[in-house]
Amino acid sequence: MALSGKIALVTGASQGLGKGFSDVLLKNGAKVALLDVNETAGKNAKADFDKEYGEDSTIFLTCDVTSYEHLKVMALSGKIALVTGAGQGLGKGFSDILLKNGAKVALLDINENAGKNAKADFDKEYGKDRNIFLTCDVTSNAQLKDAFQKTIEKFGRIDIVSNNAGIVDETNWEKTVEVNLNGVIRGTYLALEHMKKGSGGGGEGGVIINTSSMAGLGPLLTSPVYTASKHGVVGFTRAMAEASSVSGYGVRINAFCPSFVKTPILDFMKNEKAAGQLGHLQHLSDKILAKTGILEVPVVAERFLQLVTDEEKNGAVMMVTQECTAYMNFPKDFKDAPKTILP
Ligand SMILES: NC(=O)C1=CN([C@@H]2O[C@H](COP(=O)(O)OP(=O)(O)OC[C@H]3O[C@@H](n4cnc5c(N)ncnc54)[C@H](O)[C@@H]3O)[C@@H](O)[C@H]2O)C=CC1
Ligand SMILES: CC/C=C\C[C@H](O)[C@H](O)/C=C/C=C/C=C\C=C\C(=O)C/C=C\CCC(=O)O
Repeated sequence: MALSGKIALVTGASQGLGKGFSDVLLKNGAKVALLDVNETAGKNAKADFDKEYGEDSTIFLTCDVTSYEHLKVMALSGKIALVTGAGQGLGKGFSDILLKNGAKVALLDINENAGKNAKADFDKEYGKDRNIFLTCDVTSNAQLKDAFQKTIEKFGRIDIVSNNAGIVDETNWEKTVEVNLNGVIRGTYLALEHMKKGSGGGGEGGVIINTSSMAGLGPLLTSPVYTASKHGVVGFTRAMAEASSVSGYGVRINAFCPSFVKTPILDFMKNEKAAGQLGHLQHLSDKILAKTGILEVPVVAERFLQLVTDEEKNGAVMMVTQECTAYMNFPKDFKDAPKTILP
C-alpha cells in the first residue's frame, strides 16, 4: 500500500491505459479523480471501481483537456471546502459548484431543515461521502470551532473556506453586525488556524472567500447597517490578505461582492419588521431592484469559482453585476485617492 493517503488525478481515465493506470493506483491505496471528456464511459469506469475499491475511492469529473479553464477548476479534486450559510441561496450554489468541480464540502447552516435538504440534494447528485451537514450558528465561536474540527475529523484538512452566512435585519441591527461582520471575522480566524503554513500553524495553505455585497462598496439606502457590515467585510478582508501575505501563511483571502441575486434574502426587502427606522423607504426597494436587475445563483456561483481558483488573487474584491464582473481598483496611497481639494 505504498500510495496510501495519496490523491491522484488521471486524464483520459475511462478506458484503455488511463483506466489501467487508475486501477493500479487504486490497488496500491491511492484515491483517484477520474477525468474524461466521455461522460458515459467515465461513469461506467467509476461504477467498476466502486465495486472493487468502494465508492469513496474515486470521483468522476467530465473534463476536456483542451480547455485550460476546465482543467484548472478540476484542480479542486480532492480539495476540502467549508461553506457557511450553505443550506440555501448563494451558499448552496457555491457548495454545488465546488462539488461539481471535485471538492468535498462541509455544509454549515443555522437552519437544520435547509441544511439537511441541501445535503439530500447533493447526496443524489454527487454521492453521500462528498459532503457533510453541520448545524452551526456563526455567531457562536464554540459552534463554529466545533464545525471546523468535525470537518477536519471527517475529511482530514481544509483548503477552501467560504464565510457566506448573512442576514438583513435593520431592526435587530446588532444581530446583523454579529452575523455578517463578526461571523466572517470568526470564520477567517478559525480558517487560518487550520490552514496557515509555517511555524505558527501546521496547515497547507488555501483560500478564504468572504461574501460581502455591492452594498460593501457603496450605500444601499434601505439598509444602512447591512451596508456597514458589508463595508466591514471588505476592509477586514483586504487587511487580513496583506497580513497573510506578509506572514507567509500561504492563504489567499478575497472578498466577493454580488449585486442582487434571486435568493430568499430578497424577501426582507418587503418585510416591514426588518426595516427598522426606515420602513418609510421601503417603497423604494422595487425601484432599486428595477434599476439593478436580479442575478441568478448559478451565474454568480461561476464567478465565485473563478475567485476561488485564481491563484494570482489575494486581497481582491470582485464585484458581480448585471453589466459586468470586475475587480475593484482601490487607491494604493492617500495621494492617489480621488478627491475634491478645498480652498
Ligand atoms: N441575495 C443577494 O441579493 C445577495 C446576497 N449577498 C450575501 O450573500 C450571502 C448569502 O445570502 P443569500 O444566499 O442571498 O441569503 P439566504 O437568506 O438565501 O441564505 C443565507 C443562509 O445563511 C444562513 N444563516 C443565517 N444566519 C446564520 C447564522 N447565524 N449562522 C449560520 N448560518 C446562518 C441561513 O439559514 C441561510 O441558509 C449573505 O452574506 C448575503 O448578505 C450579497 C449580495 C447579494
Ligand atoms: C463601486 C460601487 C459602485 C456603486 C454602488 C452603488 O452606488 C450602490 O451603493 C449600490 C448598492 C448595491 C447593492 C446591491 C445589492 C445588494 C444586495 C444584498 O447584499 C443583499 C440583498 C438584499 C438586502 C437588501 C434589503 O433588504 O434592503
